[in-house]
Amino acid sequence: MSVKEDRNVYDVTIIGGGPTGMFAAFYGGLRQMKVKIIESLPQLGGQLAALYPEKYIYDVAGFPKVRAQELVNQLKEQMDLFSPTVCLNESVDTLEKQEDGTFKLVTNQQIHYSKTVIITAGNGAFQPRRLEIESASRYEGKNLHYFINDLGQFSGKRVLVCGGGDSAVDWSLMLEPIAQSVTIVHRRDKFRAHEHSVEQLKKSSVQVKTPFVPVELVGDEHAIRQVILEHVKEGTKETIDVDAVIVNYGFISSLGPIKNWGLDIEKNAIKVNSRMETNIPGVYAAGDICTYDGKIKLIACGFGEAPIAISSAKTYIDPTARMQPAHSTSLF
Ligand SMILES: Cc1cc2nc3c(=O)[nH]c(=O)nc-3n(C[C@H](O)[C@H](O)[C@H](O)COP(=O)(O)OP(=O)(O)OC[C@H]3O[C@@H](n4cnc5c(N)ncnc54)[C@H](O)[C@@H]3O)c2cc1C
Repeated sequence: MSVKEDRNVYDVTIIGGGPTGMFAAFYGGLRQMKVKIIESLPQLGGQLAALYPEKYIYDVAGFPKVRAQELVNQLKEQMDLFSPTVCLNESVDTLEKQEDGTFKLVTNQQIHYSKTVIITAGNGAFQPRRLEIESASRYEGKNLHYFINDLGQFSGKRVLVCGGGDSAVDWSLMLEPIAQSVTIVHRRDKFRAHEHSVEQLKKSSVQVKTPFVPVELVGDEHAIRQVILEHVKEGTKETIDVDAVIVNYGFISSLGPIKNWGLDIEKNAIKVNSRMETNIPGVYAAGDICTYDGKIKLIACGFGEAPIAISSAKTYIDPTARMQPAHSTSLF
């Protein structure tokens, strides 16, 4: 089987589409670089979109408060000004410097080439915790969802949401006015979500099934039609008719393959200097994944490190380029 390959050599390839990677992609465009961004999830936004899309953030400069997903949307709009190439659902497995000095990146989908690389991989590639029912994988991409990009697809449907954390409760509440019916199933009586959200859930028309777990999916080759739930203590079973199942069991992240790329790593983070350079010339790191004396893990810090990493990459490719960029006010 031939491996898919993008033979175009990009100026910079950014590994990780969280806030730091997205802002780096914008900044690369601003510095007239040909930019590619690779993200292992089917969506951009990193921890903000995956872990707390509905929460307000209060410490992003210029925003007294902003919902996490809204900040991601703004970053996307800003980044799209320069139309970077975006590769979703791709996890970078290997990074290797070739004899001509360019980098070869191999993902689970294809091979990419780049003059420089910026790693903005946060805590490593995210994977949703999956439903531990044998037939579940058959319905991924059909009517079993681990991510929601478009609420409208659930309009008029009978939706089962699995999970007891913030995401499960938030999605249930958001789906309530759109779906025909929403049922939330959680293995404990008590939800882990914010008290305020749980209060709203109690007042809503969402049907709550606790302490239950889904134990069997009944369906055909197209879709899950019914889910069998089991009472955790009593072992009794109930069957729910469904049009869609959403699973919010959280995410697992791991540095995984990044550890094998020959980078200096300290306490699960990549060591960089004040130019965001790693020990491999041409490879930079920024955001939660990087560490240096005094490093703190905040969105604001990633936003500061991204332009430094981009400017370092720019001067690596073209030593006559200036580290200090022109001000954006003078560029448009
Ligand atoms: C519940 C919660 C609340 C928070 N609240 C705040 C707050 O109020 N203020 C604040 O400043 N910070 C907050 N944070 C921290 C903040 O979310 C992080 O500092 C920020 O997300 C870091 O951004 P990043 O882009 O560096 O990494 P991430 O957001 O972690 O994004 C990294 C991305 O890289 C991808 N990736 C990793 N490895 C690979 C690979 N090999 N190939 C392809 N893609 C890969 C991952 O899938 C991920 O999407 C909060 C965090 C949590 C969990």
